[in-house]
Amino acid sequence: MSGLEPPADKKAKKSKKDRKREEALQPPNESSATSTLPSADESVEKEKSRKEKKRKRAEAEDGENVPKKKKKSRQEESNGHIEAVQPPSVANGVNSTESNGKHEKKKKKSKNVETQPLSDDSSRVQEFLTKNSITIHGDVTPILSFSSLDIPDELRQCLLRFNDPTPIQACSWPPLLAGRDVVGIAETGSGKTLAFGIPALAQLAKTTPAKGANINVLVVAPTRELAIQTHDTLLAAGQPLGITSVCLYGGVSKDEQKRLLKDKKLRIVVGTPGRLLDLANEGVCNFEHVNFLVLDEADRMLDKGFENDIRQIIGKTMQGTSRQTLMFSATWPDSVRRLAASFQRDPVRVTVGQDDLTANRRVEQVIDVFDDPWQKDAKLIKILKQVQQKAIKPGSDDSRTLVFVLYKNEAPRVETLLRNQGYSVCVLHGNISQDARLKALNDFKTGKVGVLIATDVAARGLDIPNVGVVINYTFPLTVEDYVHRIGRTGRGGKEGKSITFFTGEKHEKALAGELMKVVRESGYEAAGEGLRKFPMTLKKKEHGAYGAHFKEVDTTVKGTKIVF
Ligand SMILES: Nc1ncnc2c1ncn2[C@@H]1O[C@H](COP(=O)(O)OP(=O)(O)OP(=O)(O)O)[C@@H](O)[C@H]1O
Repeated sequence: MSGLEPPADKKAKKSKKDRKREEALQPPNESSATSTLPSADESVEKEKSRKEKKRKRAEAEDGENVPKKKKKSRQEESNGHIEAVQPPSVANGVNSTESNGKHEKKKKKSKNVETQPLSDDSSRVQEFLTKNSITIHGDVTPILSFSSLDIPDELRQCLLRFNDPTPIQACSWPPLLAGRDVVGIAETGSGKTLAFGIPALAQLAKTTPAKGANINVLVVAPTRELAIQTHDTLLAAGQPLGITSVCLYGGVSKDEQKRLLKDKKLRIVVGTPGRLLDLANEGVCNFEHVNFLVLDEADRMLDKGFENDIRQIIGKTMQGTSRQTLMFSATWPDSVRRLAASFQRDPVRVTVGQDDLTANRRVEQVIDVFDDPWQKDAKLIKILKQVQQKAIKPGSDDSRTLVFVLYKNEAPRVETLLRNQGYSVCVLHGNISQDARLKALNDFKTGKVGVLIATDVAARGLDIPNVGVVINYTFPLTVEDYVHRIGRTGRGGKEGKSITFFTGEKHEKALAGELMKVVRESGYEAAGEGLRKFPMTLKKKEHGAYGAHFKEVDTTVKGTKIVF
């Protein structure tokens, strides 16, 4: 796929097969599609709980540009491009978007088989898949060594510091290099950035863009700091190929970003939704030639209310089969499955570990239950002392400690508490300027300061070396956030430790059951015993496959478009 032609030309050339595939993405008929949607009562309840969650988030918010605009109709959201709303089926591990004859045949053949490695060395592959608890929906032969990766040698250079591909890399690279859409779900710190970064750069290396058609890869990330980090990684890996990236995020002036957008070598844009959309709407950033789109940590972006922005951004990229769309995260709640179903085409889904909520097993989890929340301060000081004395992780060089709070106004209070005890600390949250945020992160990354107190702005994606211990001073609003927070340690194959303070107050009590499940499934059940005094109820799960409301449908029936 050259992927560099203007979308209009591409559309005109749309093959019969493509048109068929698009039709198959539509619901089979209005009544059956409607029956897959929630009842009115369920919808109201869901909407209420979503709004409440959003309100709480806004209180705890980290200062990113939270969208204020009222929700528009589905059609407006996608910029006039009507998207299918029927979630595809994953029966037999094969997505129902694969509705052409070829895939229908495959579907029948692969009954009850989710993983279908097709390798000469199939036993080695099978062993790899089993050992790493990998499930693949789609046909994939994992790449087990860097040498068998079909990419330019200049690009391979950035991999030479590692021994082997991580499981998510091994299984995402083949379908991505073959031009497929991919959903990648793998634990925190497992190398997801290069899992999408290498194929993105390999694709850019193959093509020379026409004048004005140079932005071909777009990565959308939920926080400014994560966007900057991803941009840095892609910039470094693309440098030997002469490929440049620009990072667009809010909280700073647009002038410098506009200047960088003029760089002729520019092929990649990484950014946060608000600023990306702003600059695109101003006409200084053209996404019309983006044929490789990554939604990183999409679940967090939806949590933050960015769905409308994301849909608009997607609407500005190349449409139809010309675009590869990737979604990567360590957590994969129902909300994001719906988004995936409406924007991806016949995606290969790679899950390392469980499809459900899974924490990185290399991070030891300890849960400290408090009867009196005021005891938390004394406990925090005691733990930091133990970290200093290397009594928490004996023999480890990982001296940095990350302390998570929930609300922005908690951060200065904990900061004062620790400063009064003589600790050198820095803080990262939404009430400080972007410069101060970057300075705090940099001081912590370089080891100038050993303790960082942060809100959930630091929970996702940040790859900070030598974080030995994560302390959850206040429990987050969701167990997904818990999994991401503790994932700031134990990265790149290392061991880590997390200590979580749990009081059962406010939102916490309702999360005890879900937390216990994560703790138990990661093998630390004994450390979570204290949670048992709270109700161990679990939120009712909808369907464990794509789409919150799933129904087996006959995909050969011609669909009817539904416009909301
Ligand atoms: N093949 C590999 N072998 C060992 N380490 C690797 C490999 N690929 C990447 N890494 C390193 O692993 C660390 C974590 O990678 P990365 O930040 O991409 O994780 P992630 O899966 O995106 O995590 P998160 O879910 O928290 O965003 C980085 O320091 C990265 O350099």
